[in-house]
Amino acid sequence: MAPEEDAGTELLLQSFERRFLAARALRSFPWQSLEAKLRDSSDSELLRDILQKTVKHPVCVKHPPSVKYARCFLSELIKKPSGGSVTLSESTAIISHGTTGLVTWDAALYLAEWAIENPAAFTDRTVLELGSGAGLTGLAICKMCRPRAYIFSDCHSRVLEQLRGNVLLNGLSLEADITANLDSPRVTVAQLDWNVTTVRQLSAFQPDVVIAADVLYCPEAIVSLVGVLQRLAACREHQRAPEVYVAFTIRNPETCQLFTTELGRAGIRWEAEPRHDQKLFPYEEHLEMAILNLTL
Ligand SMILES: C[S@@+](CC[C@H](N)C(=O)[O-])C[C@H]1O[C@@H](n2cnc3c(N)ncnc32)[C@H](O)[C@@H]1O
Repeated sequence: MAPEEDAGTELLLQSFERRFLAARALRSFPWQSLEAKLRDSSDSELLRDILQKTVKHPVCVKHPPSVKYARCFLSELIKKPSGGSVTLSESTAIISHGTTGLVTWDAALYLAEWAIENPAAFTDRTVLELGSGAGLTGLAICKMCRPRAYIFSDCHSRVLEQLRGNVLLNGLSLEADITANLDSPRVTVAQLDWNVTTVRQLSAFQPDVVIAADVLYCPEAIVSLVGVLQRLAACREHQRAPEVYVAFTIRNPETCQLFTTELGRAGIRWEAEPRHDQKLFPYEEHLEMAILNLTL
């Protein structure tokens, strides 16, 4: 280990030790730094060292904290080595309960891969996702790109219910949770219907970045989506217009054409992001995907 890495690990261990022995709130622990260290190195000793500095510390063995505190700490620690994975509850049917949002679509995987390759687009920023569905893209961004806040949104009540479950399943807390880990992004699940949401509602989210995956599946959806993008553009009176990334599977040229025509009609410029080849997730080889970067 390089000397500066050594010093970083020592500080991290010290931080865990002090907070644990002082029985500080679990959200004040440097969980995100721990996750980053576990991601960057294959150092499996780190978790063992943390145990030695906390629950197995001689002071703690002699004067243990409450069982509840120790148990909550250990369950938080156990979640950490899985920082590089996303766990989802999904439907098995492509369409169920009248929505396509209960399963993960390929563009969501493609956009998640792009985000993991381009974390700077999201780091320390507020991200609003439109039509989040099962939530894979957002969960990958929350875990890998360190956004300041992440707003999952959708219009369908079943989808929103499943989304909330998937957020919790991945060890993230929802906004109202006062025990939330301060190192994690502020996560919200919002009901947002493109057909009825107003400029005022959209402004309240104060998004720096807006993303959407696989939301161009029919002409009505395209028109609604462009409508909401126009309202997002109107938010810029009081703040900078957000950056927008829309990912989709090119199923037929007419749909893409309709999208770019509607963008042109709304005065929204766009350019295609270069294709990425790094495949982290399994999806059909023959599918053609695209991500458009829109300027509102
Ligand atoms: C094909 S799914 C894509 C879900 C997810 N982004 C993915 O790629 O896996 C389309 C999503 O858009 C949502 N949606 C469709 N029309 C909407 C509208 N008018 N307002 C908000 N969400 C909408 C659906 O509920 C659904 O979750």
